[in-house]
Amino acid sequence: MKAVVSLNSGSSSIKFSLFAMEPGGSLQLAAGGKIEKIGIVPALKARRTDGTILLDRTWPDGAGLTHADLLADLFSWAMQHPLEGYEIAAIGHRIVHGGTEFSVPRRIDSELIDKLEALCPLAPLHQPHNLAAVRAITKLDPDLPQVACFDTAFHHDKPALASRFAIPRALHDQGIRRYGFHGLSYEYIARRLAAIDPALASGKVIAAHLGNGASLCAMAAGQSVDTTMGFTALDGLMMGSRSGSLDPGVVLHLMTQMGMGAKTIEDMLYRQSGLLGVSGISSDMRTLAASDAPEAKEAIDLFAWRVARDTGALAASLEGVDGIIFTAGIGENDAGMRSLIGRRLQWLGLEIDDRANAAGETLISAPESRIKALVIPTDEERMIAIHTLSLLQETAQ
Ligand SMILES: Nc1ncnc2c1ncn2[C@@H]1O[C@H](COP(=O)(O)OP(=O)(O)O)[C@@H](O)[C@H]1O
Ligand SMILES: CC(=O)OP(=O)(O)O
Ligand SMILES: [Mg+2]
Repeated sequence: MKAVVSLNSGSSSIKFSLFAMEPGGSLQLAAGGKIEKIGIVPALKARRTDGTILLDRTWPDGAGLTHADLLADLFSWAMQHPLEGYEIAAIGHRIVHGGTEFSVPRRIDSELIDKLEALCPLAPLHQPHNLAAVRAITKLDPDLPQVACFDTAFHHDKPALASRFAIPRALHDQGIRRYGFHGLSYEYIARRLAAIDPALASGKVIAAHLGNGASLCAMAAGQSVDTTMGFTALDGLMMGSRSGSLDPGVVLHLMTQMGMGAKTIEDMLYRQSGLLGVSGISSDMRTLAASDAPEAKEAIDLFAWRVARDTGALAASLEGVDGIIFTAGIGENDAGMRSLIGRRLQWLGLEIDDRANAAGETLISAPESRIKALVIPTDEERMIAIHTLSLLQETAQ
C-alpha cells in the first residue's frame, strides 16, 4: 500500500509518522515515533500502531548529538528496516519559516530549498534541521516527491494590525513583520475542536501550544487572528531555552555596554534562556517539576505567569474568550502547569475541575466555569500528511 511519511523537526525533538493512503482517500497511521530530549539525553522510540515496538534507544552521553546526527541514524535504520507492505509515495516536512512568499504547502525543488535556506537566520533552532532532512532524503532518493508545509502559513491571513510592528513602514515592506509559528499545530487543533465541540470552535478560542517552543494563538471561528510569536520563534512566551519577548533595549545594552556580539547574543537568547536560564538546571519541564530547587520553582512560576499574562493580551485581541485549549508536550501532559495557569485565569471566569485535570480528560473546566478549558493532543505529523497528500493529488490531476 502507498504511504506518506511526515517529518517534524522541532527544537528539542524529531517526530515522524508513516500514514497508509487508504483506498477511500483517508490516511491511516501505520507507525510513528520520536526522538526527544535532543541536546540533553536523546531518546528514540518508534512503534507500529498495533503497539509493536520498532525501535527503542537512548544515547546517555549524547548531549552533543545534533538533529543531523540523529536523523542520519534514523535514516540508516529506516533503510535497513523498511516497513513491509508500504511503498513511500511522498515525504512531507514541517518547515518552520515560509517568509512572505510561502503561505501554502509547496513541492520541494532546489530553487525552493535556496529560498528557504535564506530564512535560516530567522529560525536557527529549526530551519537548518528542516532543510538538512530535505537534503538527506534528496540524496537517498532524488525522485521521491517532498513537500514543504509551513508553520507560518496558518497565520498568513491574520488581521493587518496583528502583523505589524510599530517600526518604519519600509521595514514592514521588506518583510520585517509578525508571522507567527506552530501553525500546523493550530490548524490541527482547529479541526479537532470542530469535531469535539463545534459550538466552541465557531467562537473565540485561545490555543496554548506549550512544548519546548511555546506560543498562544487567538482563533475566531477557527482562523488565526493573533499569536504571541512574531518575526521569529523567539518572541512571546518564555520557552525551554528561549527568552520569549524581551525589551529590545536589553539587546542594545548587551551590544553597546557589554560588548557582546550577534552570535553570542543569539546563543544566549535561543539556547541559554527560558526555563534553562532561569532555573540554571534544565530546559526540560519534567526535570524542573521533579526538582526541589527554588530556582526550578521560580522558572515554573514564571512560565505560568507569562502564559496567563499573554492569554489576557490575546483575550483583548479577540474581544472576549469562550475557551482555552492546552496542547503540546507540556500542555498535554503537565496537569500541575495547567492548574497554575488556570488559577491565574480565574478572573477571566475559568474554573479548572481538579479531578478532570489530574485525570487528563479532554474537558478540564468545571461545569460552572464561564469559559471552557480543553486538553487536545496536537498532531502536526497528521496535518503535514494531509497537506502532502492533497498536493500530490492536485499535481496528479
Ligand atoms: N509528562 C510530562 N510532564 C511535564 N512535561 C512534559 C511531559 N512530557 C513532556 N513534557 C515536556 O514537554 C516539552 C517538550 O514538548 P514537545 O512539544 O515535545 O517539544 P518540541 O517543541 O521539541 O516539539 C518538554 O519541556 C518536556 O519536559
Ligand atoms: C516554532 C517552534 O518553536 O517549534 P517547536 O515548539 O517545535 O520548537
Ligand atoms: Mg514542537
